[in-house]
Amino acid sequence: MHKPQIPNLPIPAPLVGSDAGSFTEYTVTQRMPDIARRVIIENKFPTEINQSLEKLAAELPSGYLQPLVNDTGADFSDWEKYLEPYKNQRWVDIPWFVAETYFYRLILNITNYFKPGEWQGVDPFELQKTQGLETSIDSIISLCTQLQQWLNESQQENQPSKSSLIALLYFALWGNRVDLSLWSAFEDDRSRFNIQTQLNNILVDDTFAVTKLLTKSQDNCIDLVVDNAGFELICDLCLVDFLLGSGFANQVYLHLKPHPTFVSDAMIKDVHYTKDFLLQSGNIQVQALGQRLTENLASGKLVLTEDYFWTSPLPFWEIPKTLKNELAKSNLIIVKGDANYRRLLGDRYWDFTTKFADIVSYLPVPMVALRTLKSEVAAGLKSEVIVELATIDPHWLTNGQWGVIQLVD
Ligand SMILES: O=P(O)(O)OC[C@H]1O[C@](O)(CO)[C@@H](O)[C@@H]1O
Repeated sequence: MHKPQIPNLPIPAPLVGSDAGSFTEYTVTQRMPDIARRVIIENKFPTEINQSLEKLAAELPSGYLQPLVNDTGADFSDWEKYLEPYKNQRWVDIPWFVAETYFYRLILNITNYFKPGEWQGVDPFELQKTQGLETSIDSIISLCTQLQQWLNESQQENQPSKSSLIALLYFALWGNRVDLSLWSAFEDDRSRFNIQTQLNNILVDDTFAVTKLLTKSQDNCIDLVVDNAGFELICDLCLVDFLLGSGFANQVYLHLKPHPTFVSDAMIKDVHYTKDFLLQSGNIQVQALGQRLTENLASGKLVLTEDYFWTSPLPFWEIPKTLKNELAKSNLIIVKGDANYRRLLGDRYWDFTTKFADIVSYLPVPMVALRTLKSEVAAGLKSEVIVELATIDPHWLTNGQWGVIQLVD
């Protein structure tokens, strides 16, 4: 069947920071300045860099976009094109997704991330990322212990267990609550949750359909579009380990960010750091996961890949052809997290009851989104659910307490 290259429907307006009283406004005018200032506090950059970061923080609420100075980043000329329509505009007036992705790119520009020299390659969010892993060690141990049991059961029964896969999909979903752009790793440990008691907080749950899809074929290739490093990445790696170890998949591609962004988003180096953290943990089950991860990477069953599309301001339907062709070989694309979900929806004001598949009609193969809600975009919800949520939890759209697992087959 011919699949359209853009959503099947008229495309609504994008979210913008000037929407008075919105979470978007709060993000552009308060959260983003706070994040820029946190970079100053958590690093040892020289005064000129810190002054530029402070200038950026101060400009966000009502100031104008600064141009990107050529910093030799591989995506520099792409950014010149992306920014062309927004020259001389205020941060709060341009589409939020552009503002946010550019904000993170600008932090790297200011901190000389790409420029040869002392600060080249220094991840300004490193401290948050490592802290995020260390504070969740107890949850990591219990998840790895449980994972080992599920793998043993699958091996004893000689067939992959659907219920264990479903449980791991839930972990991958709720792991997404641990997002350091919203809740600092120094504030609390959000990795403690019970997947049974959280069931009522899943607004759309297509997990069963996912298991059915993955039992159709014996040699699935799965592509996972990764979100945060830290505990969320551990949950994702447990899911991947189970997919490969139980026979649901024989190859998995992890799609990672090519540079630091959204504070905690994972890069290839973060996967390696996490693997070493697991290997050195001192706990047998945790080390075993690290060991299997090492083997899967060495054998090519697990492949780490990065692309500048994932840090661009482009909606998902403008995915470059080469990347789309790579994804077209997949049996299932798993898309993690809130920012990736916003990309799927082009970060636009869809009516929340719009059929998810009518928007995400442009992908060549099945895709499942695992997302906890942290922004005012949604689709595929029932109107009665929306009415109920508005009364029981006024902040349901943004507090990360609610989740969706939505499959487009
Ligand atoms: O890590 P995630 O799930 O993509 O969440 C990050 C997103 O959440 C927010 O913090 C709120 O939407 C955004 O600023 C960003 O899109």
